[in-house]
Amino acid sequence: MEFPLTRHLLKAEIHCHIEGAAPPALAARQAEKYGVDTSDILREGAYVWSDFSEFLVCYDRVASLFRTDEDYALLTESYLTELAGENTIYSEIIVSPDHGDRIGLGADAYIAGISEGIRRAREKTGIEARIIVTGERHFGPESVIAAAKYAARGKNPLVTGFNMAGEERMGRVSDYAPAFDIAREAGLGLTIHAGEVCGPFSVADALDLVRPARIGHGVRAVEDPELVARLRDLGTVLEVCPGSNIALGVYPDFGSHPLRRLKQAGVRVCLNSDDPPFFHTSLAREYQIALETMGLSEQEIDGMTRTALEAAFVDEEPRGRLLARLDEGFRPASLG
Ligand SMILES: Nc1ncnc2[nH]cnc12
Ligand SMILES: [Zn+2]
Repeated sequence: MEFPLTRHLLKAEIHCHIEGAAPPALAARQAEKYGVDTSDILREGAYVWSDFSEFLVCYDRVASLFRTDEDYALLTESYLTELAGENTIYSEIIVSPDHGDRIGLGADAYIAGISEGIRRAREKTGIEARIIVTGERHFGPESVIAAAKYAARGKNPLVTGFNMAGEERMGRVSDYAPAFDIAREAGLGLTIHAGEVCGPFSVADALDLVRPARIGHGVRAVEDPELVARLRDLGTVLEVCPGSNIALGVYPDFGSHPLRRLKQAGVRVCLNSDDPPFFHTSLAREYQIALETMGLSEQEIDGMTRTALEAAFVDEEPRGRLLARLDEGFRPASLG
C-alpha cells in the first residue's frame, strides 16, 4: 500500500522483529517448502490470532518456518529493501538466537544469514541496519541469560544491542536483570519491552533494575504522571509502535493512543513498526497515521526520526552521517 503524504520524509526505525517482518505470502512459501501445515495460523493471506498470547504463539510458529541461513538472508534483504523503498535510511532488527537454536540452525548461522541480508540490502539501496539480540521472556530467565551471554561474546560487529521481548506478564523484571548486567558489561546498548501489556509498574521496574537507554513500547507509563516525568528527566527513549498497540488491543483506536501526550510531556519518542504484517502495518503507514490521525506536524515527525537516530545503537561515525542525511533530506511537502 502507498502512503504518499509522508513519502518525501526520510524514515528510521529501531524496533522491528525479524520474523515479525515476514509477509504472509513468504511464510506460506516457506511452509510449502518444508511441508508444514499452517492452516491454523495463516488464512486468506493473513496471520490468524486474537489476543497477545495467541499472537506470541503465531509469531513463534512463523519463526519456525525459516530454517536456513539463506532463508534468513532472504527475509532480511526483502524487508530492508522494502523499507528503503519507503525512504527509510536506518533500521534496527530484533533477533532471537533462541529461534535459530529451536530450528536446529544454531545462533551463529541464524545471525550470519541476517547479516548477509543486511549486507545485500545495503549494497542495493544504501540502507544502514544493526542487529539487537533479544531474549524471549516466555522462554524463561535461563534462556534470556543465555541470549545475553551469546550477544556479549561480540562475535558479530552488527550486533550492537540487547533486548527482552515476549510475554511481559511472565515473572518480574528482577528475574531477568542478570541478563542485562551481562549485556551492559559487554558494552551493548540496552532496551527492554515494558509497559506494553503490563502497566506502569513494569516500566518502573525496567528503569530501576535494567537502567535502559530505551524502552520497547513503554506507552502505559502514561497512566502514572510521576513516571512520565521520570522518563522525561532521564531522557529514556520510547520505541513507540502505535499500529501494534491498536492491533493488540492495548488502545481501542489511534485517537486514544498516548503517543502525542507522551511527546507533549517531553518524553523522547519515535515511530516503529514492531511486526508489520502481523499488525497490517508498515513503517510508512505509521508515519502517515502520525500525520493524518494523530495530528503531528511534518516537523514533529521528522523530530521523531531524529530521536530514533540519536538513540540508535550505532557508532558515532555512521550516526553522524545518518543525521546529516536527515538534515539535508528534510523538505516539508508545502515547500515542494
Ligand atoms: N509486540 C511484541 N511484544 C512482545 N514481544 C514481541 N515479540 C514480537 N513482537 C512483540
Ligand atoms: Zn516488539
